[in-house]
Amino acid sequence: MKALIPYKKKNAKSRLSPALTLEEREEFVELMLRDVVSSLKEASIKEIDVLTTPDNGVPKDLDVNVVLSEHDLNEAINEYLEQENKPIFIIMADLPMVRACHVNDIVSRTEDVVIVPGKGGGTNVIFIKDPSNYHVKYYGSSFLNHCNIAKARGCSVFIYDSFMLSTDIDEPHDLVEIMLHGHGNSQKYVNERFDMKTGKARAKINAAGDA
Ligand SMILES: Nc1nc2c(ncn2[C@@H]2O[C@H](COP(=O)(O)OP(=O)(O)OP(=O)(O)O)[C@@H](O)[C@H]2O)c(=O)[nH]1
Ligand SMILES: C[C@H](OP(=O)(O)O)C(=O)O
Repeated sequence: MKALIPYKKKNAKSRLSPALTLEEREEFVELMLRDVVSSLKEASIKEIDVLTTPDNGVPKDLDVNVVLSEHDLNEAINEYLEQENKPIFIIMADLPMVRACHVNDIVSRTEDVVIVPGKGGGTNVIFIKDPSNYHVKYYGSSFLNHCNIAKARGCSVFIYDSFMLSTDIDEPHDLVEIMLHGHGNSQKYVNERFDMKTGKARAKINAAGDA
């Protein structure tokens, strides 16, 4: 089994721009990537491929295989799947709350495909036993796309229900979840930059120094 992490650093996470500058976002995605890689390693995933674009540096000390592709996300992943014959655990780089126990639970499932939905219709993790019999279609309601592709290919599916893994870090309000439930590099980074505003309503981030 292998893990595949699609990763884009350049102008990453544009939807976080109300909270973080371009430079901060590019620094932050690298820290989230580090947290994802460290949980995969703790789960004893031996082979980790980071699929990225040629101008997107993956830090050398991460000790992962770097796979380069100029293609967009779907094309790059599908090209990768076509030449792979081992089960593939595809996890997005913006899931810093993932823990080794989640990885172990998912890879021990017996179904052909395990899908972890992301909030708003996305797909945060997809574990594919036979990559030659599957292709991905991210963006839009990719969760529904991935269920339909599995059905069309005759694959059995398990939907893995997890708050931590369904929370991908897309928008400023997601950052508070890292403060509440995260760990590692990404939590340290968020805690250093934001305060948490609590009251009767949901907890929110407050830029440090804001009223
Ligand atoms: N290799 C590769 N990975 C990508 C690409 N676009 C996004 N990703 C990765 O795919 C995952 C999900 O992407 P998004 O949540 O849309 O991230 P993003 O494009 O940086 O964020 P926004 O600009 O806010 O849409 C993250 O792990 C990204 O790093 C791409 O063009 N190539
Ligand atoms: C790649 C995309 O991510 P989102 O835009 O939902 O974060 C998806 O999960 O289909």
